[in-house]
Amino acid sequence: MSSADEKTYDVVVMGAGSTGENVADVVVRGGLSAVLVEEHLVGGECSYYACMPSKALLRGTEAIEEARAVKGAAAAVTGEQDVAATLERRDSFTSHWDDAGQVRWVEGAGIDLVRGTARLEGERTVVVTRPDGGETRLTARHAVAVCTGSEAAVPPVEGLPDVEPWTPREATSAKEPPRRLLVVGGGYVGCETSFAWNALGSQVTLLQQGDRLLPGAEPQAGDAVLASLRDRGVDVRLDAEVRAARREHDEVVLTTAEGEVRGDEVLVAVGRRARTTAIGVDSVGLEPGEYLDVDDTLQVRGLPWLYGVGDVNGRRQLTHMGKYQARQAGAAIVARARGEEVRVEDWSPHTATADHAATPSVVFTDPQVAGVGLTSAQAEERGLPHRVVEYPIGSVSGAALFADGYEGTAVAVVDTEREVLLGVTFVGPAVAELLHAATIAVVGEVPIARLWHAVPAYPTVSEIWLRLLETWRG
Ligand SMILES: Cc1cc2nc3c(=O)[nH]c(=O)nc-3n(C[C@H](O)[C@H](O)[C@H](O)COP(=O)(O)OP(=O)(O)OC[C@H]3O[C@@H](n4cnc5c(N)ncnc54)[C@H](O)[C@@H]3O)c2cc1C
Ligand SMILES: NC(=O)c1ccc[n+]([C@@H]2O[C@H](COP(=O)([O-])OP(=O)(O)OC[C@H]3O[C@@H](n4cnc5c(N)ncnc54)[C@H](O)[C@@H]3O)[C@@H](O)[C@H]2O)c1
Repeated sequence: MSSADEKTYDVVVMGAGSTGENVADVVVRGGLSAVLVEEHLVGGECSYYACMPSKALLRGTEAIEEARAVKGAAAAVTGEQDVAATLERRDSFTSHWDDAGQVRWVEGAGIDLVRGTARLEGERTVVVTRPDGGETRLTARHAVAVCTGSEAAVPPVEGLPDVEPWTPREATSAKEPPRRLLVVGGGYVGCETSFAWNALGSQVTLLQQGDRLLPGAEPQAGDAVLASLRDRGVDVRLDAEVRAARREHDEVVLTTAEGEVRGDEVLVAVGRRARTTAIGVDSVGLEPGEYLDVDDTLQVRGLPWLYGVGDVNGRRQLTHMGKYQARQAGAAIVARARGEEVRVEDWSPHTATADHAATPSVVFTDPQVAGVGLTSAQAEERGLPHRVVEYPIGSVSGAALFADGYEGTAVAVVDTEREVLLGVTFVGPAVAELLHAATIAVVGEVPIARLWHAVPAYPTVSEIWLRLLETWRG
């Protein structure tokens, strides 16, 4: 290795997904030098295989259904969705899987970029195998941030790897709807993908292991999404355990306790696993394949120079939470580099407290599921004194105006001792934009008594807030 292939930076970031980009940006803004290493596309899963393409596949259907739900406007919807145009729009949102725009952003932000596969080689050292086969050795003065993300988990089902199942990558980048799509897993990806491809013409069968879809959400969410999927002709099978898989000619055949189910493609969407298998974590005493165990400043426990940020730590696998962690970790790295105090208490500029207490997320199905903070089950598990308040969103004027026959539910979990919100979930059409008000109330621990002064404008769907307060008061 020539000396030209060795460089020292204040911070070395492994993985240029949305998380890695933000760690690098924050530390450079803090006056440190940083290099990003990326083996595939700068921007990561979210831009090319996850959030953006999946939402682009869903948005056309949502827009049509919003118009169809308003008498008068519905008459203007006279045709079917143009599937080819929807796929073209999806392709434009992924920049046709070309990362030139993001590379320009990296350069403009004063961050260096090295293309290739990074691995740790002992303390503060990252070796990159470049596409030309050569190696670049990067040394970090202050910190290495591992932001290598996660990949689809594949359950140990006999024959499954041999049928070459789709991962979310294929499901979000497919060039045309498969005629028959089998989906294993009824979480975020399984539900959104079933909605998307069903509306674009595929016959979808969704196999969920447990007795509910979206098992991590309030039960009202899974129930509503189940009813809606079935209404649209998706064959949803609960308590369906896939025991074996095989291909017969062009068909995929899955065996469950109830018999066989056949399709042209099968998507496996049963969760994620850490991308730490081949990144040299064993060279610093960690177990390959495990999520990185970090504290609230995202510092790996026992290795003060190493940070694990975003999907790779398994705390919250959402783009906005990875970027939030990046801001907090970046601030902690800069503070430590300057010899300043790093504050480890909750809600400090250096801790990712919202990971535990106030993570917002939206499932972009119809109905949408938008939730933040604790569900009633989580409040129960944590032994917190609480009461659950529920109200049908369709009963507020704004919702009735928004869509004829609007159906939805709001669920608030209230801490009965402190009289603050622990969590809120909205299930219904277009509820995503209601979520941030709830996030502010949960993060700010706004007392219920003060929430009465946050008056929702009439007639908006936000009037649900007033109805929840009235229900709480009784
Ligand atoms: C289908 C789907 C839809 C989703 N939709 C949403 C959504 O709507 N909203 C939301 O908030 N979240 C969504 N998510 C989750 C979101 O995609 C992730 O939380 C987010 O992409 C994580 O970002 P990250 O930067 O931590 O990891 P990644 O985006 O995975 O980035 C990691 C990067 O590291 C690179 N890398 C890995 N190993 C190496 C190595 N050894 N050397 C160099 N580079 C390496 C990878 O190539 C990649 O670019 C979705 C996920 C899926 C699967
Ligand atoms: N809109 C969004 O924000 C969005 C969209 C997609 C993904 N994501 C993120 O990506 C993560 C991964 O999504 P995901 O859907 O793969 O995981 P998930 O954890 O959301 O859901 C996995 C589902 O698979 C089921 N399951 C597990 N093993 C199974 C088996 N052997 N057979 C059948 N079902 C099985 C589980 O019960 C669960 O319902 C999400 O947790 C979320 O953090 C977010």
